[in-house]
Amino acid sequence: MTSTGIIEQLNRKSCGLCCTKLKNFGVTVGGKKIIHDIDIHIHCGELTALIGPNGAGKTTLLKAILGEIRYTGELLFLDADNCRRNPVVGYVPQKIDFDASAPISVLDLFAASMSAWPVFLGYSRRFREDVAASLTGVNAEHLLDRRLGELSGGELQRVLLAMALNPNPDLLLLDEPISGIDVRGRELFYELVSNLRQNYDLSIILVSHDWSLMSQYADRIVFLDRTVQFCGKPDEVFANENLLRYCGPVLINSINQNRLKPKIFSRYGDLV
Ligand SMILES: Nc1ncnc2c1ncn2[C@@H]1O[C@H](COP(=O)(O)OP(=O)(O)OP(=O)(O)O)[C@@H](O)[C@H]1O
Repeated sequence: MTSTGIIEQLNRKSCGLCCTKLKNFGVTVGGKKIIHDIDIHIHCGELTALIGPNGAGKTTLLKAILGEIRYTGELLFLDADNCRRNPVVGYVPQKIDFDASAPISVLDLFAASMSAWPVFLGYSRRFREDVAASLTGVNAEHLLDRRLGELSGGELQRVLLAMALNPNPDLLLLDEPISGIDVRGRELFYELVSNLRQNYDLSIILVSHDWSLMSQYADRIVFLDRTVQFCGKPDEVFANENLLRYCGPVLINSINQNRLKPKIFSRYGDLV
């Protein structure tokens, strides 16, 4: 996308009418049901946090939406006129594997993913400007010439986010890294994602292990454990006594001891 296109896109507010629907959605691998009977409905302009225990099927759900894994049931994307169409889906994976010692810059990574132009021939000024504009959208323009191996976890995540936004997706899937990013880095990332949903015409599904931050940033929480166990606005879900029972006594004790409202939980993974 050109830099002009990005600026136009930034000015295109969410219409709130497009939606992504999963109906009776499931994934079975080798005869084993990994996830099943999932019904979710997400409008553009919404940030939906997908939470749940380790092994609940969160990453599997994202991969199935991406079409990397076969699924059963329906995945529908409806535009503002309620017409079905194929959505553009952006994806930021939980991790990427690369040789940290390789002399590959952020600009090289963009070039490899966006064009067939051989990296060793160099780049046009226009291409460089367009990549810089993409990075500006995620507060990462200063990383353009940085080597991938030098980036912090949070910086790499922002670069991957810039790539996932190019071309503009209808649906953005973010699989949060379980480790490697400190609390401040995660807060910055969520602020950025939160701004994107207000400024872009897209739906966001974010896998998160941080309930506390999700209670602040998400519009909707989907608690997945093979299927949707709890779903709703953060205040409703985190105040649901059945959720507390579901998560076990360790979590409940922690809440009682600290006299915390559920919306300021510690990290799920640390407690259960
Ligand atoms: N290709 C596969 N074949 C068999 N089992 C699989 C396959 N992929 C995932 N699984 C299993 O499905 C379950 C869900 O895995 P998944 O990675 O989706 O969970 P998750 O909720 O993302 O976990 P985490 O929070 O730890 O990242 C796990 O038990 C996993 O071992």
